[in-house]
Amino acid sequence: MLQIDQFRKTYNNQLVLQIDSLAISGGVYWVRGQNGSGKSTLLKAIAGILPFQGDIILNQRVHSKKQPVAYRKLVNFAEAEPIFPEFLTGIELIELFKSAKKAPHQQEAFYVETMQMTSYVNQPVRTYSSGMLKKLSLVLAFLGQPTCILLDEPLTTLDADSLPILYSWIDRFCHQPETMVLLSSHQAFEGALLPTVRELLVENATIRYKP
Ligand SMILES: Nc1ncnc2c1ncn2[C@@H]1O[C@H](COP(=O)(O)OP(=O)(O)OP(=O)(O)O)[C@@H](O)[C@H]1O
Repeated sequence: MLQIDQFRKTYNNQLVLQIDSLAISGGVYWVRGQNGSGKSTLLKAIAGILPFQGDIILNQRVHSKKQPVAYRKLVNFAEAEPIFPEFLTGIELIELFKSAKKAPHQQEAFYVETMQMTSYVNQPVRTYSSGMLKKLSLVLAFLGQPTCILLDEPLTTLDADSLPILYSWIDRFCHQPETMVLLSSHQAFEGALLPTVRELLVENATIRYKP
């Protein structure tokens, strides 16, 4: 479960997002909203990489501010437009994330193989196209043992053949108890692939959610 309490985020004294109280259980959530509504702000705050007022609690006991290290182990975030150190290879980045996230041995093999990245994962990321970078960022988001995976615009630059693969990862991840994936996207998710997706609407500087 993810719980947000008395949340406020301002930029230059301008209120962007206010959430008095929101609790969501495991599952897949589509974070919807117009450009500039605050979707990335919400995901980055939940990811623990953006300061905010209020509290965010995972699994009813791990607080983002009081237990930042334990909290960050439970949350993985993939940026909308990922940027990585260009001199590192994909596999070096994967090893770095695995070590930081205490990932199980060989956990990445399933993701690299299913996303068909084997042929280039040993190349420096400076040689990657934007779609290849996106796939790498998605692999990184599934490493470790998170409770909550946050994907900011995961469909951008991803080719059509890769979408069902990503959906299958999400489905597989959400079959574990109490795990959740929050995805922001301008386009709708295909119902047959993600039949249980629920909507979090970011509008008028707050979130609307109807369970
Ligand atoms: N670092 C920042 N400094 C000042 N204002 C910011 C900053 N980041 C975001 N904003 C503002 O906060 C608001 C929400 O931005 P955010 O990026 O969260 O929206 P979004 O819904 O993700 O937008 P998009 O769909 O265009 O990606 C916008 O008005 C934006 O201009």
